[in-house]
Amino acid sequence: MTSQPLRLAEEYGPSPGESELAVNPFDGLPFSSRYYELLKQRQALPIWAARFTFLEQLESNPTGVVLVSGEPGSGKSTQIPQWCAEFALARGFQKGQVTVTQPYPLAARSLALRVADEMDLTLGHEVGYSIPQEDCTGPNTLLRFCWDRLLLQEVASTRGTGAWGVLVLDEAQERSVASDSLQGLLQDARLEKLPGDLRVVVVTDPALEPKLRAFWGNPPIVHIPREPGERPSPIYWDTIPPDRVEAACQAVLELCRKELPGDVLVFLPSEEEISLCCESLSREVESLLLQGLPPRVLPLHPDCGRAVQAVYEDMDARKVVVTHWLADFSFSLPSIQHVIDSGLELRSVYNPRIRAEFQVLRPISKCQAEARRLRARGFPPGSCLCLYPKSFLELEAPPLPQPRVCEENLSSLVLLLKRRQIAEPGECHFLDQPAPEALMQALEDLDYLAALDDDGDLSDLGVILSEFPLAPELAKALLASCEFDCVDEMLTLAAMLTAAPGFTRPPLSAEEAALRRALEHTDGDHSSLIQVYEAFIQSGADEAWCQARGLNWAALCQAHKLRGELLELMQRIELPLSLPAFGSEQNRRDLQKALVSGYFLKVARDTDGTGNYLLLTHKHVAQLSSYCCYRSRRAPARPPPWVLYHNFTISKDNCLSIVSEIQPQMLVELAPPYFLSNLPPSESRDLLNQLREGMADSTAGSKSSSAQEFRDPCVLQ
Ligand SMILES: Nc1ncnc2c1ncn2[C@@H]1O[C@H](COP(=O)(O)OP(=O)(O)OP(=O)(O)O)[C@@H](O)[C@H]1O
Repeated sequence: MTSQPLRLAEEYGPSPGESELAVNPFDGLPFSSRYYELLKQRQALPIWAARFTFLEQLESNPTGVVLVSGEPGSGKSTQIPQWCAEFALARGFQKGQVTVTQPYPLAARSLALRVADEMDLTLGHEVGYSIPQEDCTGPNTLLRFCWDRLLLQEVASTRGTGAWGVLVLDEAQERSVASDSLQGLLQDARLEKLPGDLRVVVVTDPALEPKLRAFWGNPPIVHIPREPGERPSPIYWDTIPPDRVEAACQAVLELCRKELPGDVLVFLPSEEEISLCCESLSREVESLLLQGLPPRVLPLHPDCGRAVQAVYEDMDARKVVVTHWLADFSFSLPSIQHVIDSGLELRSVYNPRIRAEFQVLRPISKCQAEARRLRARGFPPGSCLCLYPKSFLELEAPPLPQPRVCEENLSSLVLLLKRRQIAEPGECHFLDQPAPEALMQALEDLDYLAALDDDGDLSDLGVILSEFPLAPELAKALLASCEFDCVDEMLTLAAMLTAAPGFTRPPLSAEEAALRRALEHTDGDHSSLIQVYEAFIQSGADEAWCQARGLNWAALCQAHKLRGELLELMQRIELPLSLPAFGSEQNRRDLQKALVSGYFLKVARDTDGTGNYLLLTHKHVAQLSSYCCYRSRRAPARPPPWVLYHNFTISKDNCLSIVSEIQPQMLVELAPPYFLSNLPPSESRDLLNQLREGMADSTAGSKSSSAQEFRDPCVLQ
């Protein structure tokens, strides 16, 4: 492809109606009538007026960074990527392709679908997307939508996809860890001049514009004009309703009864409440006496997978879309006229001091509230009903969404930063600096996992860990499985823990519960996960089989794909594999050892036989989650004395989820000795130290076979 002067895609030939057919410059084929139909819609978007300004800035700006600021729905996510593709085309794609990041995988796929349609190109060919376990790109992909975390992983590891001509960081106001980190990395590199001729476009809601402007040193800003037409003023409730799902349902039913035109968007805090609301509404709308069809109720959250596209389909019936923070910025539905907002969000916030996730129900930011209000569009103006008093957000809400880098476990990020040889992640340029405590905890955990060397740089093991798209402790357990000959089982477990840990949701019926119980394994939740996966594969990945057991079919399919990817990665870096042996006594012990090698930081002990587990790393007491196999089992009644867990969550109660029994001897043998001696003083620590002394004595004395088994040296430590 040769370099061409900058022109609009539709300028590559005569307009419709002329005898010669206009040709799409990206694939050389004549434009279809659908292209022109969508072009009209695109030209009506507020962003269209800013097109030349944007292209001029991209072309001529010497710093290579352009900021685009505009309201939700103005057309940023669909149009900017296409214009960047036109810019890259004009340069003959000699500097590389266009990559667009999105903070949510679902949004990346949805946008790729739409943009391929608008550009009259084939999805997976010229336009593609990369999201976990789905790489819909090809050798000719020129424009790729990518989940930002995946791109960060690619940047840091050896799996980079070659040069970028233009990198678009979309939805910067969402403040995802990956988007903030990519900006930090680019900013740092920019200080020493970026290699090549990369253009960076940062796209944001106007609320974050001042901060980004300061961060990037006053780059050129393209402002998108406001959409003409009135937006409804919010109507506030006097008090917060005791049951917001019920309140939201009643508000929707009221709109339907009044037969007011337009689709409805409902914001609730959590997926659980979205499901409850959808169930209740679907029942109730059937009994409404309406002139037309009853409304279609559609959920919109990350678990909806491909079904999410239904929210964009044209329907004869009114659409009621029930969602949460996912649609604050990422899904622009043109037909929405009415918004009902609970003003709340449920978020997971990680506390590094106690290494636990908290489920926090909190007010949304003022910026999100405004974005939600602006979703109500169209004529006649619709409505925006806030299920909270006006003072609620004024007093309690922060102006902007919380940066996720201040709320997530940073171990994976620090591993990646170390891989990029940013020796001191604390010095990395972030939009908001993460808490020193969070960085310290991440460094400490990586050190215990032997991912760092004595100088604090990545060890050889750390380099291998950073190649895996897994949490560091899980990657470590997978590597340890090479040594303990249980790679096949650990691969399954790593895939299930990453893609489908949700098999533990409560069953809906007695029959479902019985079928599910048959999949439980006596060795604990980890072995149950392997058993579920194997039974799923034996069923031929059958959706009905999953439905009958209340298992998430899409998540299991994801786990299957991830397992394949992990296996490929292990083969590529020539790690030793082992044959399946699930079910044998030896395999059971090997699997436990591999798990303890990665998860020794997540061990708890039942101190009094009542199921009150004291966590080893700090003095928190936790219970087994109600979905844990040891809770649902009738006998033996006593919970296991020592357990290893996958997650510790503080919500209504302190609960450990995905739990399996371990032997404390394994902990003494496989955890780094300095980790055990650093544990806070407790009876558990004393017990472990006694064990350690006993094992040392037995080494000096007779070499019993059982003691020997625990003394197999772990070369990975
Ligand atoms: N996946 C999709 N399928 C169909 N139409 C879409 C899709 N995504 C966007 N659109 C259309 O494109 C229009 C512009 O949406 P776009 O996402 O570009 O706006 P935006 O300014 O990026 O808003 P936001 O910040 O909310 O994403 C929408 O109003 C809708 O008509």
